[in-house]
Amino acid sequence: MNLTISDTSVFKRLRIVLVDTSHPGNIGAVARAMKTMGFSDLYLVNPRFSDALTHPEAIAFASGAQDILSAAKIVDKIEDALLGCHYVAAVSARLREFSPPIMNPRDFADKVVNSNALSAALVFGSERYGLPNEIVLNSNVLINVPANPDYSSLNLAQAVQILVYECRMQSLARENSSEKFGVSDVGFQGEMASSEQIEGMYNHLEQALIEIDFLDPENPKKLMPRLKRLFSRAQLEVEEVNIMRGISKKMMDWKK
Ligand SMILES: C[S@@+](CC[C@H](N)C(=O)[O-])C[C@H]1O[C@@H](n2cnc3c(N)ncnc32)[C@H](O)[C@@H]1O
Repeated sequence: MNLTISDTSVFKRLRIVLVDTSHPGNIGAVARAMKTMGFSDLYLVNPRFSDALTHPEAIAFASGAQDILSAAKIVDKIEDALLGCHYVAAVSARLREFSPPIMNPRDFADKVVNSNALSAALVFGSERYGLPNEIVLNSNVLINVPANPDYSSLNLAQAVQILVYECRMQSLARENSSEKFGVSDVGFQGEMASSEQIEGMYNHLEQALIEIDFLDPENPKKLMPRLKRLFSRAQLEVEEVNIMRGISKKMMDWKK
């Protein structure tokens, strides 16, 4: 079945981000996994080899997906890879004490495919160390593939393949149901806040909490991670971020 690729289609709204990847062969295999499922937006954050996209191993493993490699972008910082994304999903084999809500790949696909206004990023960790805690904490959700608990670490490209396959399947199911039932786009009420806007809100709120002596910068405990976890469950819209920033500003003005 051929999928119609509209501007709001998940194929244009989902970005794959690879952090600190060591093996160029894995990058090529990721490009292949993406292309087989119809995805093309690939970012590499600080790969081990600066020529990762033209490395012979990357090209060999990409097989016919070299166009995805050629169009991929290399950046130094995760923030640059997430520009323009509203919804960030950290993908990890490891569950942590402090993390955003946990989702499986199928539920993630359901959410992203059926939310037309959402530009999402799936962020994958390095082969040896996985994802840093800080990236996980700043994400909206943590995606875990519920694999064999005794041997749960998939190869990087296989993990990508599972996620993009689920998104394609969900997209096919949606196409089918809209053909059958004439279901139109459901959409959000307001414009979704981007990751930069949410990050700005966290910084503002943190400053305000310090200002009113609620947060001790010398002994912050887990206040900000807990607040981030709270907000990550809420799917903030731009208007809501602005309200939170307005409250933070007022708190700081009062303290002066
Ligand atoms: C080889 S794994 C890294 C394993 C690493 N030792 C760790 O502790 O996370 C490379 C990447 O694939 C993804 N991955 C592998 N297995 C996964 C699983 N069961 N669930 C979710 N992501 C997984 C994650 O993004 C991970 O960072």
